[in-house]
Amino acid sequence: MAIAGFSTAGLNLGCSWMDTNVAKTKIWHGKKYYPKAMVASLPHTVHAPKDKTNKDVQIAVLGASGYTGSEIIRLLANHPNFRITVMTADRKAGQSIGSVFPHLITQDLPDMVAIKDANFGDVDAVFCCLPHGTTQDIIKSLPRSLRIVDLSADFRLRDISEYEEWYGQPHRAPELQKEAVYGLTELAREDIRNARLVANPGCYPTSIQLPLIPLIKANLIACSNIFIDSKSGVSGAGRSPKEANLYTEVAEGIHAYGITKHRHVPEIEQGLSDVAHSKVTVSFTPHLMPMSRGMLSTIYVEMVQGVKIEDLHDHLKKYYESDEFVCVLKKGDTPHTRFVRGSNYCHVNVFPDRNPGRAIIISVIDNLVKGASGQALQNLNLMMGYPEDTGLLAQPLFP
Ligand SMILES: NC(=O)C1=CN([C@@H]2O[C@H](COP(=O)(O)OP(=O)(O)OC[C@H]3O[C@@H](n4cnc5c(N)ncnc54)[C@H](OP(=O)(O)O)[C@@H]3O)[C@@H](O)[C@H]2O)C=CC1
Ligand SMILES: CC(=O)N[C@@H](CCC(=O)OP(=O)(O)O)C(=O)O
Repeated sequence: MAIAGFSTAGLNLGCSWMDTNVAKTKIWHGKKYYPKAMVASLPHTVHAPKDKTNKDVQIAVLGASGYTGSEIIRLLANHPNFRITVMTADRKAGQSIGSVFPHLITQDLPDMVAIKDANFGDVDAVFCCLPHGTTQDIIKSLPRSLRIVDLSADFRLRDISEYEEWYGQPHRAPELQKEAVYGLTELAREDIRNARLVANPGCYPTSIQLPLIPLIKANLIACSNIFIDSKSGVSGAGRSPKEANLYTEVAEGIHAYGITKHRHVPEIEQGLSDVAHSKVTVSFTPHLMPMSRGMLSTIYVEMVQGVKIEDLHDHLKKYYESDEFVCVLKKGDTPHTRFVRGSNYCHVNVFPDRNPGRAIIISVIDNLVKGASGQALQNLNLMMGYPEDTGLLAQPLFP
């Protein structure tokens, strides 16, 4: 096979992908080719199907008429094992997916129904893409036989009183909170595999914890004076109309919001404190950007005495060496949101600050994919015993 205008000269691919026999004998996973016979024993991203090799898993998408619901539908169009059989909406119940999302018009799917009218009889697993606050009661009412990935914030905080403080309402399903597993995939695979209910992380916490957790675990950065400045595309706020998200309110400008009180603060602090084994606090300010999707976090940290910037880079590179979706860029290269757009990839790099002993970490994701529906699919793949990257290897959309 030859591609016009494309040359492999100078590329070290480890093996020749131009050889059509390669696909029959080798498998591309975790950034490398492996002999197919090795698949069952490979680390991290590769896990041989356990019990459902040829059987379709029937999926319900709750909140299919929202942005994250539509991303689940888009991603599952390329999934060989998961089949959507139930889709719900609220105001848009009764409508077809093509009428609500014309980009999905070719999908042969049932019309959306109200949750009270959904039949979960043949469903194996649920993506719950509903606003936080409404989610707890709905999940509580679902059959216990279902595997659930909840994209809302309702089951992310282990401490119920913290939920009540930051979300301004009582938690109505504390018994379910106890069984929920926090689904930052790369850092909790074993727990996720065995979970019935996974709390999918928020988009900001995903972009922030992926670089920080390995560095704190390895005692390379200090757990104090962590300053985080994040930027999000407007789709992060969902599709329901709000004045603050009108074109006229967000175009041609940027602004900070949730200053000192954004509800992702306790989620970030929970994850960092767990690995530090002591309370970590952060200064976090999110900003709204005039773009539809994408998220960038710039994180200012202090290195532990004697640690050099190369140590941070080398450690992250090694830590994520077999993880398909976290790419630690070459030294000096800047992560751009446009290079992960539409994909499940997170690009990360570290830079020396001009102030000695400090470092600047930059990470980018697509808030709707690695920050929501992509990570949710990564998690459900693990829960159902499929390779983690099934349906997720589409490359970023560029330009
Ligand atoms: N957008 C993002 O980047 C991210 C979002 N999340 C979280 O994922 C969840 C979904 O977000 P997103 O898709 O952006 O939100 P949207 O506002 O785009 O969609 C919300 C969905 O929930 C339905 N819905 C709203 N209220 C109710 C209700 N009372 N009962 C039943 N269904 C209801 C809506 O139906 P209808 O359209 O018919 O009204 C719609 O299908 C949220 O909890 C969000 O915080 C997490 C990470 C990132
Ligand atoms: C731009 C924007 O408004 N973003 C949302 C975060 C999206 C997200 O991850 O929210 P959940 O915690 O609900 O899952 C916000 O700041 O509230």
